[in-house]
Amino acid sequence: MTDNNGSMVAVDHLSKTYFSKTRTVQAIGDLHFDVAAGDFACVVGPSGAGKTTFIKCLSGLLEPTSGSVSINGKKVTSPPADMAVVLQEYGRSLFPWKTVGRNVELPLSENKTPKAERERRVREALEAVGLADAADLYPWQLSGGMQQRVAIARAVAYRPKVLVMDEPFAAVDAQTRADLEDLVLRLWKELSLTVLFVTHDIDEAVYLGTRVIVLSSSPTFVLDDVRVDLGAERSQVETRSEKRFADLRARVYGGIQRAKAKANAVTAAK
Ligand SMILES: Nc1ncnc2c1ncn2[C@@H]1O[C@H](COP(=O)(O)OP(=O)(O)OP(=O)(O)O)[C@@H](O)[C@H]1O
Repeated sequence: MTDNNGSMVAVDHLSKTYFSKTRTVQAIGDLHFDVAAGDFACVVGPSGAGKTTFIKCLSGLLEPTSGSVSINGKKVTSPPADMAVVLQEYGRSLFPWKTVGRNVELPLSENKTPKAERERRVREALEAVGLADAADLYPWQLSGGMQQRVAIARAVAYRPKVLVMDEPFAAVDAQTRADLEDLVLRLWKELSLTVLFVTHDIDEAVYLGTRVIVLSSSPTFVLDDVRVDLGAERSQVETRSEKRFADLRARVYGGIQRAKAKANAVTAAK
């Protein structure tokens, strides 16, 4: 049993059932885990495992059927002030008619941060993601990887305690993805963030995480919770060729295969 006291993210027996006139879908069965401050927790699971439903409950966009999520001790009932979310679809998350600088500034304008402070944070965030010279460009003038870096800059300029990322690199090429992974690792350390990172990619989860939470298929529960003991310094070449990396990868892969097999057995029995 997980002790939810004192953790940065506490998921307390969360369940979510979708009701409609024609059918009832129990997407999340019983999710219970916590994430300590400073952890980099990756969440993986088979397709349809309820990852998006979980992110929506976590970010206050969807009300749980029972149970709760708390961020920094405060129960989530609306989008939490301590959290920033980066989604896969950077194209849709940036406003094309606003410059890069104005896009990054937006959440700060909304929470009424004073102008001088806003400008300083926008400049620092763009520098941190290597886009110091792009403030006056428009998102459509940038590559996909650069647009995703703008979305990351916007999240970190907001100074969240918890950074939630939902499949953030699924739409970029492999080389850009590796660069963005290392960028997020650097920001996580420099800004002492707590990160919750949802991904389909098992290698990415093991490479980035201090921990990998493997979800079952719906109705979702935690199937495995793997501590990633690879050390704080990760390298795309060296870490990924370590024997321990391969062992951890195999364990996570095995968990997902078990989840899929169970889901197929349930479908076949219907
Ligand atoms: N609005 C909704 N109404 C009814 N059922 C829904 C709704 N949203 C999701 N579901 C169902 O809940 C289950 C979990 O869906 P969800 O999108 O959360 O999974 P996921 O893990 O994000 O999937 P994927 O990895 O394929 O993106 C699925 O069976 C899905 O059909």
